[in-house]
Amino acid sequence: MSTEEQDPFVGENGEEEDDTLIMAPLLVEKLQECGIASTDTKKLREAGYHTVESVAFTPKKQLCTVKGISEAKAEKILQEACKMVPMGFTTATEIHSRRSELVHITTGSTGLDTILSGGIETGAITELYGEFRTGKSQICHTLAVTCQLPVSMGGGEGKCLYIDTEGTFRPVRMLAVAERYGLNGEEVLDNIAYARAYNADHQLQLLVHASAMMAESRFSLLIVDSATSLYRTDFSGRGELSARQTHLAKFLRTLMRLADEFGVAVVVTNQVVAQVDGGQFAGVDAKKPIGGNIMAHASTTRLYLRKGRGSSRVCKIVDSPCLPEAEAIFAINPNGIGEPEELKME
Ligand SMILES: Nc1ncnc2c1ncn2[C@@H]1O[C@H](COP(=O)(O)OP(=O)(O)OP(=O)(O)O)[C@@H](O)[C@H]1O
Repeated sequence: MSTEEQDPFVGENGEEEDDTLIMAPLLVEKLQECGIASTDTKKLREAGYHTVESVAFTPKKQLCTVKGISEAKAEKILQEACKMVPMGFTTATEIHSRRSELVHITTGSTGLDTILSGGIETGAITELYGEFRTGKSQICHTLAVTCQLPVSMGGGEGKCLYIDTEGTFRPVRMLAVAERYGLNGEEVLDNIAYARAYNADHQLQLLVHASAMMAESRFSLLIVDSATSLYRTDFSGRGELSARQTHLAKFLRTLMRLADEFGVAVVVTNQVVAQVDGGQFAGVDAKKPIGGNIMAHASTTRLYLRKGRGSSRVCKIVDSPCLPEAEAIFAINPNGIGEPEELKME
């Protein structure tokens, strides 16, 4: 987008129209007001630290690895960043009030939104896992459009960043969803920033670009479809398991930081593998998501998808900090995720 163009998610004065929605992050240059040299904020930006929050959330020893930033400088920078970003204790009342302002992004399905307390949560990571053709990518395609809707319509009033690792991104599916919601298809596609990731290092590197883009413009959703597939190809065998998990942990930690820093909803998809140990008993699902404990701990909410009849699919909340285990039926319709035929007729 050219700089002269009006950002549709920012008011005419550059102010966010609804300040209760997402607190704007502080650009790293703000540190200059507290005596940090512009040459140093430039170095931080070049190293991928685009906001004061990203600096404040980084351990000192990592800041020292930025070229030209000595230990003493890192200490001073951290001191100033931590003064600007609230990092100490606060009351549960304050957290409760902040959480009640959190926006949820509609999935397009009433049933799914109901069990998710309104939709996909912003400021958190939601993992969608399941076998092939269970609707993981289709949910992502719908969300990439609905995240742009006004809050009153179940949207997040922000753009979408889409990282595709499998080459399954299809803008034509988004045009169909845009039409359903009465949105201008061309504008909707312009508000989706797309990148294809080619290997696990590249996938991690793309998050640096993502944070730069999020610091400049309002995004409400970041999708990684899928988060784990490149790890399966780039790291093979037991010998590389530890290196794979360390890399994956770093990737997921960076995602969490972006969710915290920019208040965006992060949605990652994940495949399942057959469980060789103990999953064969009657009534026990013999499939488990890839990524082990690292993935399980990083995801705020885990949703398991499985096939139903015809175009219908079942979504189960497997793990959530505040939602009960529950199931909902949805459908993959030509205009995106929605209600199954049988429910539509009731
Ligand atoms: N235009 C469309 N209208 C209706 N259903 C569609 C349409 N396009 C794709 N589908 C359905 O979506 C399903 C595929 O879903 P999706 O691509 O989300 O799978 P996935 O869970 O991401 O699988 P994988 O792990 O293979 O990527 C298929 O059953 C397909 O029939």
